[in-house]
Amino acid sequence: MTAHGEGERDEAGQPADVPSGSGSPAESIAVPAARERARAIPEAAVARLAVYLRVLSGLEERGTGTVSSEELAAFAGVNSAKLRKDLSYIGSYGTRGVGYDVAVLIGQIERTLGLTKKHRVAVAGIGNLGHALANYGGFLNRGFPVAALFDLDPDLLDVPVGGIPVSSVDDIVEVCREREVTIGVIATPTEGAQDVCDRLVEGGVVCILNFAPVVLQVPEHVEVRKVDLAVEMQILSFHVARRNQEAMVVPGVAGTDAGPPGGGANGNGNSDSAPERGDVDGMVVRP
Ligand SMILES: NC(=O)c1ccc[n+]([C@@H]2O[C@H](COP(=O)([O-])OP(=O)(O)OC[C@H]3O[C@@H](n4cnc5c(N)ncnc54)[C@H](O)[C@@H]3O)[C@@H](O)[C@H]2O)c1
Repeated sequence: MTAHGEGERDEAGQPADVPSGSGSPAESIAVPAARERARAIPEAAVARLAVYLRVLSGLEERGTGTVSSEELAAFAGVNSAKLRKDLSYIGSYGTRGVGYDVAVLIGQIERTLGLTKKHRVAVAGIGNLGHALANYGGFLNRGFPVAALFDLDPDLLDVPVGGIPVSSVDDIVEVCREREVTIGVIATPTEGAQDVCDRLVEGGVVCILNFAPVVLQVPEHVEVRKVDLAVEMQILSFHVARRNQEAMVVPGVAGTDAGPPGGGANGNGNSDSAPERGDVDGMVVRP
């Protein structure tokens, strides 16, 4: 049997965030309420939780009941210490010698990520990017059905893309309210993005995923995430440059994560953004 929840032990018999030698978790730490815990989860860990969820869903489909932290870590491409730390944020410590109950862990991650209810998605701007997003079937499987598409090009109106007819931007408010859309994806040019955003919000949208290269103004209750693939490439470029610098600083041990001075893997105390060495077949695994 697999036990989960607050105060349970990891596979090494210790709560993941209590150093060995401490007393029982119940005695030594006050476990914060679930909401407090959710607030304390670092952004990078949230992204990894989504990856664990995808892996776990695949395992569940194949009828797997339990999974060890090493297996789950290898499937997700992270190291197992980081995985145990991430899961400790949601109060899941697994059971020694058994691992994690797949169904229970899926439920815990879904609750943490707010996925217990489906979020209907609207895409505005059905050009190159909008077409690709609207045609991608994978959002539905992950609980994000695309429910509405908007554009201002008269040639696109009523044309089905991915099975959904394109509506006019003039109808954003009405259609979003009617179809209970909560996530809006903006794939319009810069001009028009703020106007589309305002209409989506008026239509009840509370999350915006913005691809347009513009900073959007939104009310307090609306969450915005900006997607910029060029920034991601710049970050990759930074990591390669840092690697090369480290190889020069420590001659003869190229590839060793000697780390910059100041302690910690990246010298800023933020192990979440630090590259890590994993133990999967001698390969480096990164979140
Ligand atoms: N962040 C990224 O990594 C990334 C990558 C690719 C594209 N983009 C951005 O995504 C956006 C779309 O790129 P694309 O290549 O698909 O462009 P595109 O020109 O192919 O498509 C834009 C679509 O938006 C429609 N449109 C224009 N104004 C509108 C409005 N006010 N309301 C609704 N629809 C409107 C156009 O009719 C067109 O169908 C651009 O802003 C681009 O810079 C971002």
